[in-house]
Amino acid sequence: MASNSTENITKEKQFAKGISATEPEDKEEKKESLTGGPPVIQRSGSRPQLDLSGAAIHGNFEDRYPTILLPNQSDDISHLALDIGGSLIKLVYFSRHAESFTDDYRKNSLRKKFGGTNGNRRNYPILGGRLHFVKFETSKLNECLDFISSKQLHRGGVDSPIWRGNPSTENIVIKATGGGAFKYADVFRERLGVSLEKEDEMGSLVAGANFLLRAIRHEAFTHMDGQKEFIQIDPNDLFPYLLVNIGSGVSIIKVDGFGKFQRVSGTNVGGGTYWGLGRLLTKCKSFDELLELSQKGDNSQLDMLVGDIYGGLDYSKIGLSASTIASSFGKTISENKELSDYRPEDISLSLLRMISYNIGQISYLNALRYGLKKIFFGGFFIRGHAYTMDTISFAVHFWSKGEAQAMFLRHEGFLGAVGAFMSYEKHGLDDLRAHQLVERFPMGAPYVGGKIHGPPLGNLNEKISWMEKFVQKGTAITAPVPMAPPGTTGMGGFERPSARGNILRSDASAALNVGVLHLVPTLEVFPLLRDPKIYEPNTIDLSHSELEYWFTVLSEHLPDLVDKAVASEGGTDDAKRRGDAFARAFSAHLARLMEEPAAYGKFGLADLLELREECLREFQFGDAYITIKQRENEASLAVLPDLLMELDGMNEEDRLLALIEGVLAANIFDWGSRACVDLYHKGTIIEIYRMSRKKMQRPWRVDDFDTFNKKMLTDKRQQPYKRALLFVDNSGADIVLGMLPLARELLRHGTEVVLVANSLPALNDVTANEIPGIVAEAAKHCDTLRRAAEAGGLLLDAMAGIEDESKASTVSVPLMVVENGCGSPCIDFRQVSSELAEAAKEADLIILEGMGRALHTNLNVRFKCDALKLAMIKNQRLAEKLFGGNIYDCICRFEPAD
Ligand SMILES: Nc1ncnc2c1ncn2[C@@H]1O[C@H](COP(=O)(O)OP(=O)(O)OP(=O)(O)O)[C@@H](O)[C@H]1O
Ligand SMILES: CC(C)(CO)[C@@H](O)C(=O)NCCC(=O)O
Ligand SMILES: [Mn+2]
Repeated sequence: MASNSTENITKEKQFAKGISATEPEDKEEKKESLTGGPPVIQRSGSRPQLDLSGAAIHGNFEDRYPTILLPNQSDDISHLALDIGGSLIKLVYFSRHAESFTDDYRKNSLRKKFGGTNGNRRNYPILGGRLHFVKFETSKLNECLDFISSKQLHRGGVDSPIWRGNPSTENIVIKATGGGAFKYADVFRERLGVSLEKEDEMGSLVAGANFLLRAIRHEAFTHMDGQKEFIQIDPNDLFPYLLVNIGSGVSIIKVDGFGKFQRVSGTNVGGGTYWGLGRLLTKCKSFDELLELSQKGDNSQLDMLVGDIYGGLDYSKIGLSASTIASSFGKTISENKELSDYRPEDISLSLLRMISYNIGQISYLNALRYGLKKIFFGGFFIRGHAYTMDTISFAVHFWSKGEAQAMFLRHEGFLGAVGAFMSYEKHGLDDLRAHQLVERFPMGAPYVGGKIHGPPLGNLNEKISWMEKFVQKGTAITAPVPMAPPGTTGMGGFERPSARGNILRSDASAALNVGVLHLVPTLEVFPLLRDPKIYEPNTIDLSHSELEYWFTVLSEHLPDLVDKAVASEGGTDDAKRRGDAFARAFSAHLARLMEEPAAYGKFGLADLLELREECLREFQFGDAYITIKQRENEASLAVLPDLLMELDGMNEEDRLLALIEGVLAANIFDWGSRACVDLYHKGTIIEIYRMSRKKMQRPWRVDDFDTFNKKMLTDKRQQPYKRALLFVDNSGADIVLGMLPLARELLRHGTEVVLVANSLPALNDVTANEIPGIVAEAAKHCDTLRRAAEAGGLLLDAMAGIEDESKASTVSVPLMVVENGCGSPCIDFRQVSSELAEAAKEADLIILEGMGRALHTNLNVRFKCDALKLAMIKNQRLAEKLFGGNIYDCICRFEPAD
């Protein structure tokens, strides 16, 4: 049989269904189901509701993410909040990313099966969207107004249908905090025609901090001796804490609960002082320039040290080393020098150190005053700067003798703006949880050339041009590196940072430290996790050497991936340009991570692989492997009937073994593995599959088959499992010759089978909306599959051709398909789709298949029910590291629930 056959056009169409979201016919369906949708959707609780009646897809069918028109929505939903401080304006804005209304057949039948709602969550498509963070200098208010106006943020964004046809801004109210909400209210009214609704500044800081600390994973971190460590905050054990916001001035707030706080202190020696004095003393033109200077500075040129006073000796009796600063800038009194005799570098460092240390010390004293152990520092004075954070941490640690802990926030300067944003009750975002927020690091942030802001990179073209320019100018995002940590003496002394000639990371790349937050209200924690509190998806920590290894693997794989991606979009010039921009963007991310592994928060292999897929999506590659997937599906379906016949000739025990063996053998088709890609040049899919099967030799590297077999076959009268969730991996042989036959066997044992597949494409993984087409083809050769697929509501088209008679005899356990909520080769069980969470409730067996889902992630994770983890290891290093084995070893790990 020809393995690479592409002659069967109808089949190809069938397979292509999965990506048919871009086909007009599908969109028409969406429109229909939309207009026929529920009249008014009730929202829970006291939150005001969006009126979705008459909602319809608005705009071009060509749009990838068509906007949804809500003609009956009367509220002006604002999507923007501001914090206008003494130095900087901070903007938080929300861009809606309406969830698709894909009311397809599969979803409808699932809904029937699992009940009308998606669990107890809202089943209406609002609030999916993204939170963006942008800042401007307050002195450049006009640029900020231009930005808001160009993106129409005050009216819900350029694409917002809400204001279309209603150009009036009369009733628009934007939440704003900070002194500028008072000072500039008139300017906003005149320039944008909007009124600013003032939110209390301290209240906003606290609300922002409470939200971020509870909702964002790894928001907080410590920074000592140059080491960043992320802290997992227990949302139920957050209070009390001290919040120190270092803006122009410093506010010190004791926080006891939601809305329960008191500003207990403050200091006028803050960020404005550093920047203001620094500017006068050094003639620097920008804050970043001043900060960068400090890096090459030596503070002992200006600071009077204990050693200066004690003739080079320590004053050890009171714990002061000779290098301890006795008096900041004190040295200058005894020298007959002019300001111009001092190096700006040294001045900047002395100043930075003086102010940071002072703030750390005052904060500690206030923590002591109220018996608080946790101190969180925010405000843009910190600016992710290692020396600043180390100095503050040192002061807190030193004076509290290690009792109190200084922690920093990744969204440092945005606390007030986030708080103001959260005060829009009607957004209903206040109860968002970590599992509903996904952080991404797109390249299209409106930061250009190291400036604090740039033109909004609204469309793809601008984004691509930006990537092109970036590399042309040699100002790669990645060039700047973090500052070296300061040397400390351990006795309260502080030496200068060991100057390595590094430059401060430009604002453009610093902006990458805070991603865009995607809000996906439908995501849930997988209910079958045994211990969700300590769940960690990544099996191996991406330590520096590990990161280096993956950096090489992914870099080497890049040209091939770009080729595939470009080909998948017809190889046009436009596709080539996007492919090039994608490669640059992804390389820049990789290089950035190599410099600073913690740049994007805690980052595991799963995140790295997801980042690659996300970059592809950012440059609008819908499915880079589509052609390969279709070809492999076809080739595999062609041999499926023979395989099924062969299996049916076996006795039950041999058959189960052959099936597991088949899953493992077919898992060899992995376009993410270099070794395998090399292999594919050496034969057809079926040849490779046969070879792979032949090489299977038991015992496998991990071989729990016998235990699983026992569980499946002991009690013949009883069905071994009620419902199995099969987490499938790749297209082609993997799903068709591996997982489907296994599913069929389970169905024969009376077990309901739920095939769990990706929501979005990743490498050659099969996606949830591709599976019904594949099952329909397979069902042509197999009654069990056909009846189960019918029972599971998968076979719309196939059913039409079947005689009534056989329909009547359809009494079968169902075969269903759910999407997992991910678009990555790995799976993070803290964030899965609500349909998967719902399907999981009655499941008593989980089968995780493939390296991404069973090895890179979740290998050591225990579930509340029995779990079978199946994978072929297609990477020598991983085989050695995890199992002391070799490439192409197989893993069959069975973990009974108890
Ligand atoms: N690009 C920048 N331009 C100016 N200042 C910056 C910049 N980056 C960091 N900073 C520092 O951040 C400080 C401002 O921080 P932040 O935005 O948190 O305060 P603010 O809200 O403007 O001030 P306040 O809350 O006191 O009104 C500046 O005083 C300066 O020390
Ligand atoms: C005046 C504010 C609150 C404005 O954000 C801030 O700059 C600040 O807290 N300054 C310190 C004032 C003081 O407490 O001495
Ligand atoms: Mn402020």
